[in-house]
Amino acid sequence: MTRGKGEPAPGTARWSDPAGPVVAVVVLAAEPPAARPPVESTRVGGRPLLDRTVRVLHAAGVRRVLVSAGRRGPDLVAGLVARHAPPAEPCPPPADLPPGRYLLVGAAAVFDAETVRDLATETGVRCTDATLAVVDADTAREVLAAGPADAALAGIAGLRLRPAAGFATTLVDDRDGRRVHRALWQRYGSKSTDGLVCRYLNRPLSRPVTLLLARTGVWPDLLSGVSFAVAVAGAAVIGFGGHWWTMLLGGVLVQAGNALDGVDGEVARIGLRTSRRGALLDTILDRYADLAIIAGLVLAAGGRPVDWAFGFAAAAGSLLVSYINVLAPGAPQRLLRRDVRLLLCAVAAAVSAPLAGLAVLAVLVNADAARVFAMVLRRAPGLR
Ligand SMILES: Nc1ccn([C@@H]2O[C@H](COP(=O)(O)OP(=O)(O)OP(=O)(O)O)[C@@H](O)[C@H]2O)c(=O)n1
Ligand SMILES: O=P([O-])([O-])O[C@@H]1[C@@H](O)[C@H](O)[C@@H](O)[C@H](O)[C@@H]1O
Repeated sequence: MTRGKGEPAPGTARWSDPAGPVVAVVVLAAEPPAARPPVESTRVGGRPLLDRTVRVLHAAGVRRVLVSAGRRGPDLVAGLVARHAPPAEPCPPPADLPPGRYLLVGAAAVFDAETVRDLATETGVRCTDATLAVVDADTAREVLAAGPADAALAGIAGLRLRPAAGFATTLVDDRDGRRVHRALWQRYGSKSTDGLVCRYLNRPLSRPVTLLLARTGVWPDLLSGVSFAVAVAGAAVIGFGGHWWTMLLGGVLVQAGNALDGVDGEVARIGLRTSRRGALLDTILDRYADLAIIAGLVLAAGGRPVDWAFGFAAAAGSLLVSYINVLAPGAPQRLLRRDVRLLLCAVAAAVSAPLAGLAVLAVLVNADAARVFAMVLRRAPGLR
């Protein structure tokens, strides 16, 4: 699985709406407040909120995005172009808006594509969690002529209020980013496919790191590289350390790499930066790190033929457990996923029992691979 709950691939989603598509108008204050930075420039998921909003609207299938901000409109649109955001245009004078349906978006609304697709199936509706409303052209003209932005949107009479599907909230001011990022992590941090170790140990450990990094706009591929480097450093310390305390340190590093493995995906999902390339890189680096850790345990055990034999069996089974998910994506739940495997290696190193760890790993991963392969074959008679 490559995306967070309900998050579509940018540019691919469409809602099927009998009433036709909407034009989105992002409504910003014509004059930004003098004292504080304007809310649209607050960074959410590492991007200015306005960039994020335009990106989400396009990901939801909105073809035309207008930016209404009085005289500031053209400058804001120029800024979007300079930052390579998807296309947006300055909003024409309200009286010139063509007939149609309009999704009015408040400057402080933080939402996802699922919310947009859900709201846009009807007209005359306002979201209760963020300033988003779908209205007819007359109402849109009235609201845009009235300004200022959020107050005018919240005051539209006669709309049906309803909670949002997906993620929707309102950024109170530029100091509210902490709460919004926590809420985004809650929604997009974990994945429904997470195993038990991942859910109860790794995600709680990766959460603070992700919350720290998600606002910076750091490149998720860099984070994949960092988690790889930490895991391989653990492998090297285990393999070449030669003391009980280097084994302990190596175990800690391997478990740190295990927890950091989730940070790249969490940051990518929160910042709308997921990519197939990133998913591939993540998987490939993980496999190399897995092999390095097993090699580290073999060397720590003494590097005798028996150590290599167990290491080989553990490596083959580990690769097979991962590979079966590629061969048969709907395969039954694998018990020895990477989160469990790395925890086992980390504990084996920390208690200076590398050979015992390799033997247990070899038996468990191969048993798990055989179990899942057998179930897949039983469920797919055509394969016989
Ligand atoms: N450099 C990266 C790393 C990850 N991702 C995204 O994040 C997902 C992985 O999310 P993560 O929380 O790291 O989950 P994992 O624990 O690594 O495992 P899995 O992919 O099996 O769920 C990838 O599929 C991909 O969509 C990404 O876009 N770019
Ligand atoms: O748990 P597992 O399937 O063996 O291995 C997983 C890969 O399948 C996945 O692509 C990657 O993102 C995870 O970090 C982990 O490496």
